[in-house]
Amino acid sequence: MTAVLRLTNIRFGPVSKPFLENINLTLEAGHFLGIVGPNGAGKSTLINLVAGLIQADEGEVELLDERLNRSNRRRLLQQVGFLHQLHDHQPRLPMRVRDVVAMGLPGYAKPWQGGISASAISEALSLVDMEQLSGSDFRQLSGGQRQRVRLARALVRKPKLLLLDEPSAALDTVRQEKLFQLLRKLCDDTGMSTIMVEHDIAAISSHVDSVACLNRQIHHHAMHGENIPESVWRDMYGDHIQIVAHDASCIGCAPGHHHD
Ligand SMILES: Nc1ncnc2c1ncn2[C@@H]1O[C@H](COP(=O)(O)OP(=O)(O)OP(=O)(O)O)[C@@H](O)[C@H]1O
Repeated sequence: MTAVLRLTNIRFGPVSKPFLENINLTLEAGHFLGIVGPNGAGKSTLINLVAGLIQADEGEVELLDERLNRSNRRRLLQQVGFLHQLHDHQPRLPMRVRDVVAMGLPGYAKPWQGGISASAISEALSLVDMEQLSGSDFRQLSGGQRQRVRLARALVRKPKLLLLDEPSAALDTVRQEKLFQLLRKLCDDTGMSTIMVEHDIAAISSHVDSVACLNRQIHHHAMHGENIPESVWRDMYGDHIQIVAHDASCIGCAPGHHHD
């Protein structure tokens, strides 16, 4: 099966104190991967590396079986959709929702060459239940609505790989669950692969195929339904955490008491 993404021995940051090290990961078509880890663990850094925004200091990034380099970068990254961690910057001027989504199309920068497909925009907006607000001013939407429009912008190019950095941050519980269900369905129906950074493992565990526990390195890569050992949580979050059972196949952690 084609590997959509292969990371081999990635290091990012100084050798003496890397932000990421020994990262090895292979993602096949249709795989939905969750990444969890404490603040500052390197989750966004890893996503930015795959999105081609930063370059590894050591190791290889392969997308769709090609090693990412300067000459193929633009072509390969057209196959990648990216929803950044939420920085809710607003456009200065009025901008219609459908124009925000159009920015995700590869032809957006050169509209005179065509490539802006109204049907692709409507399809992406309907996936996130926002088609009815297609003509509205993006700035007048709620934070959660704007986040769904950004998701449509990441989906509009029908990416082979979708990268999401805490996509549920602005969403209510029902919308969060709908988002995870939508991503699961897209992975199953279209073969799109997804990497999603999220803090709440209990919320994602029933939807994803696997969870990578990251803190500078991948401490554990758990397949669906596999219990993550307590030692992994303690390695990642420190000894002063309390292990909480959610159900038989998923345990998480909560702040514990510090006794010194
Ligand atoms: N280019 C860089 N220069 C200096 N420090 C960097 C650089 N890139 C990443 N870091 C550091 O790497 C660490 C990981 O940051 P990152 O934003 O990836 O963490 P995160 O797991 O996404 O955190 P959060 O859950 O808080 O969003 C941080 O301490 C950050 O300051």
